[in-house]
Amino acid sequence: MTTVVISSDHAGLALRGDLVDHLRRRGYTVDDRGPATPVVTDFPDIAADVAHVVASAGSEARGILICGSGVGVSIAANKVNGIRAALAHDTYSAHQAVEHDRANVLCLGARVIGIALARELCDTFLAAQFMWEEDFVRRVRKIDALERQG
Ligand SMILES: O=C(CO)[C@H](O)[C@H](O)[C@H](O)COP(=O)(O)O
Repeated sequence: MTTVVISSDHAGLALRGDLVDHLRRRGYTVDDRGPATPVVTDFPDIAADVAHVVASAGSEARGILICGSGVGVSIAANKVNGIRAALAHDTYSAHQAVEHDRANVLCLGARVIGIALARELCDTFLAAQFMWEEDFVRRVRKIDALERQG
């Protein structure tokens, strides 16, 4: 089963705790990268940490990043080569991001959505698989090319 690498800044601490428990109950191996206490945490730091772990794990891992809005962590995580981070607050986007765009990190805003929706978004994102269709493969390759161009 997929390993889930998760972290949050201070704004996402409580939601992260709930999601870690939820995903473990679902049978996922969860690598909870902290922080353990509500210390003020800069979102680029936690985004970089999760992004590097996911990028080096290849297709074996998926990441979940939580900040207040979800925007900051998505901007930061997408700076790391091999990361396709998707900010998704609706279930269609949570699975389509994986199926079409091969997203490997889900970004959530703890100050935007509630626990029940966040759980559902995680379940949906983690259950989704990339669809190896010609159009989708070509587009992901174009994203890879943009990454190489810098
Ligand atoms: O939402 C965020 C970035 O998009 C982060 O959670 C930031 O921490 C937030 O913008 C700042 O919130 P703070 O609690 O006032 O530091």
